[in-house]
Amino acid sequence: MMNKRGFMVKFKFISSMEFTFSLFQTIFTFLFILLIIKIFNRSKLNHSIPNLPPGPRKLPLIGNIFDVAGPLPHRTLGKLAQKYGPLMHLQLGENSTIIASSAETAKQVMKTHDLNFATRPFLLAAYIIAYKSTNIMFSPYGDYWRQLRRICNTELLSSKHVQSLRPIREQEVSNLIHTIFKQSGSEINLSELIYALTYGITTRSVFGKKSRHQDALISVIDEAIGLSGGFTLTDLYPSSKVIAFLSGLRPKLEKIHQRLDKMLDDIIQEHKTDEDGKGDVNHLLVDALLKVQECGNLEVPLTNDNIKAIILDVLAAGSDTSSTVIEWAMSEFLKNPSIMKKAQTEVRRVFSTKSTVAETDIHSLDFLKLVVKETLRLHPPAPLMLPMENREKCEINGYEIPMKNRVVVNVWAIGRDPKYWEEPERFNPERFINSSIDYRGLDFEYIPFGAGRRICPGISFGLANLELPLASLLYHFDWKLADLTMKNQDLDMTESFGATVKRKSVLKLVPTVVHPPA
Ligand code: HEM
Repeated sequence: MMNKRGFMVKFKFISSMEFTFSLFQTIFTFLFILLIIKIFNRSKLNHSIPNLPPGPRKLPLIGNIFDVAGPLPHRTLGKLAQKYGPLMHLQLGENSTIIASSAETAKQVMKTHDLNFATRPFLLAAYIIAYKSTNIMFSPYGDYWRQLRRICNTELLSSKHVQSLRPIREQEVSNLIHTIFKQSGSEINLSELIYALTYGITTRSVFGKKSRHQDALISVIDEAIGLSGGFTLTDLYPSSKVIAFLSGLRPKLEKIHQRLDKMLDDIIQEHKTDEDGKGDVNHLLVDALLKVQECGNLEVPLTNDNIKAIILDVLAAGSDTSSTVIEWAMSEFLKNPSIMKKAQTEVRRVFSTKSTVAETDIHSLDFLKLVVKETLRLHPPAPLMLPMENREKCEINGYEIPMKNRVVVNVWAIGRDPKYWEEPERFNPERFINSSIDYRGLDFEYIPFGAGRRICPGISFGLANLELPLASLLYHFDWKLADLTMKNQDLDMTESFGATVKRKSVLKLVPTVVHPPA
């Protein structure tokens, strides 16, 4: 039983809580009404633009947020485009957004108007986490970004530099093959092993050896990527200070940034003082950046923060993309055993006199290259690329695109467009035989790496990180689904949308050794 004093204290507490609550409610309601008026005025302004591309009806305040809500936005947008056309307008909160879903409209954006669309929208997460958006991905178009791209092309991600990192790839892949060998005949979670492999290759290519921070760094980067998609309330209503305050996003991002910054500082320091950690690679990615910084003849000097921002890009973009492709290629192999057999026959023939797959001979694997191309068509890791923004107003297909519009290109929908692809849903690597279609950004019906000025600078690195593992998995082992009751063609291919579009369920397989590792 509660005594009188206890009751009084409780009563006082409740009434002061109620008072605080009702005061908070009043302030909140007032601010909310202000916000509605502000956003409504803004959306009225947008509606006064005469000739936007077609799109679903916009609701006040939220516009089309509900039209794109759902677990797989690339598929939802693909369906909407079938109804509204290949150039579509959506109002996502405050952001006027154009969706390009055909090769022709993508070409308009990334070729005809490439210079105009070569910048990125402001995203709070990129600004706070990536050192004021000074990474390559979210840096606005200008001298600084152009300089970063030059450094990528000539130093950091050039084919020559990617080749010099070969010993790291070969060693990490050999470790993977030995791990699988030990578990031959039993069920393995191949997805997990592949993701660990590509993270290992990327972090070692940057820093040389496994750092004590590696696992924490990767999980914080994953957390950061989750908040960088441009769909947080703060990104949907960037002008609203109330939403920014109530969402609590800023302090959360600042915390993530501080943790990342501390780890990157430590790793770079460890790297500078530990010459032995470099192994037999004498020009790691961090060395390349430090060398560029030291040489001093740059238009815009590179600060230590800039270097950390670039390293974040490589770690974030360099790992999950390649592992996603390996995972989908293995899934398609399991679903299509005759295609797997053909790829295995090729790799076992080319390396018949060797005990392992050497990267120097990967170029002979013609069929495997077709498989990679077809996997990138059906399962592009970044199906909506990265958002772009136009700096000036322009016209596409007779529609007016106001300045500072967000533009999203639906690479996934383009890769499955029946106008360019026969039986588009079928996994058929042979469609690329005698075809000049290539992923270097000139054939707009096939742009898994994007196109134009902002095209992915990591194509060579990304492909190197996936071709050797794939060839090795095929060379050393035969593969079966772990669930023996399931028919191969019934393998679940459901996707999960995140930083990349991966399999929703992990790939559980049973390997049988054919060529034991040396
Ligand atoms: C299979 C592997 C990969 C795929 C499919 C892929 C795909 C893409 C796509 C679609 C874009 C957006 C292009 C655009 O906006 O036009 C992009 C941008 C980018 N990628 Fe990749 N990527 C891959 C691997 C890599 C790797 C390995 C790295 C670095 C080591 C990397 C670094 C970047 C960077 C820095 C950008 C931003 C470029 C800019 O804004 O200027 N990517 N990538």
